[in-house]
Amino acid sequence: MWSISAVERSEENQIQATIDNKTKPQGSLGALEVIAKQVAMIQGAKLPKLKQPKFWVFAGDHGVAEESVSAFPQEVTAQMVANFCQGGAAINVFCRLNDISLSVVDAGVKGDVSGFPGVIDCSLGKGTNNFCVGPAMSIDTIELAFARSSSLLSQAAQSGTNIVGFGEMGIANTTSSAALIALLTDIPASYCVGRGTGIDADGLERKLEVIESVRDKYRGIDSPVEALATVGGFEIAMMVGAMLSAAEHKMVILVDGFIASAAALVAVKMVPEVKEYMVFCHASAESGHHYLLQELGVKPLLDLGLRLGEGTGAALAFPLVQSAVAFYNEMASFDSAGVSQ
Ligand SMILES: O=C(O)c1ccc[n+]([C@@H]2O[C@H](COP(=O)([O-])O)[C@@H](O)[C@H]2O)c1
Ligand SMILES: Cc1cc2nc[nH]c2cc1C
Repeated sequence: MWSISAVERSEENQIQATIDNKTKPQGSLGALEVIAKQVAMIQGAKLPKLKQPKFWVFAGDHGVAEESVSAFPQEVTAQMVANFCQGGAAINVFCRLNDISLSVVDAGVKGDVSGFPGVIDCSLGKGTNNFCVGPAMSIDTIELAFARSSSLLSQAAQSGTNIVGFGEMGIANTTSSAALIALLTDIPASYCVGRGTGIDADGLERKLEVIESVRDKYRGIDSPVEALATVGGFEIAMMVGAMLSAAEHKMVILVDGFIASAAALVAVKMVPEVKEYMVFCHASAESGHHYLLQELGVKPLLDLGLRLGEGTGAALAFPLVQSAVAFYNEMASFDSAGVSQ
């Protein structure tokens, strides 16, 4: 279904040579060198360019919130959608600061958000089913999520966007993400759970019980799409589709924190090549993120102790990706500047 090509390797040595010939000791721009090489390989261009950066915040509610696994009530999801639409959330601030266009998507919020200005209606339902009782959603719903997210990405590609980020908002979605990680990896359940929005010790214990029970119940599942339908969320499914579609369009994908990385895990399990398009922007303070990043074999750009989601870590990392492309395009070489090596 997805036609994602591996990035072009034929120019790899030339790109590395360009980086190494800049007026600096080899490797001295550290992670920026890795990003510059990745962007140059994704774009296959002599002078890579980041065009029309665009983020989406996908919002959705979770039936598993019934298990008292979040520090906040479920209505906060819809209330935060109102806040995103009014421009008052952290992600609005960081996107404005960095000239990133931001859209808000109703992926399946329980409350009515249809009247909020600018909200894009992709609703897949009024919150998922509680996956402690039965599957969160059907495979048909996943297909719909993929179709709707692909349509958003195709529109953005048509208007010239080649770098994207995906944020999320959904009370209890750290439990859904932990369940996905528990089903799709060998990471122990106790490493997958964390405090999310700041749940207390009793809540953390309940979260662990939820994850252990779904792992026992659904042990046989090894298909990423089936895992997504069983314990995922509407906003997570939209993010998986958006990531795969972005890679089809050869876009740079800025991956945010714990929930976005759980979506990335599902996408990578579906089509491994998608990882080549991903920049892992930050290490979340959510404890399971560290193990997930290790499992994916990636090193995040920033470690700021963030645990907000919304795409905030990705928006904060965007200027670093811009800096990587700028040094690649604009720095003098040893030859051009007459510097000895
Ligand atoms: O992205 C992260 O690393 C992250 C870590 C912890 C919490 N969050 C946000 O907090 C919400 C989920 O937390 P919880 O406790 O309700 O599962 C959801 O709206 C996420 O955007 C996000
Ligand atoms: C206030 C609030 C803002 C958020 N943004 C993303 N997740 C969130 C969770 C809460 C509770």
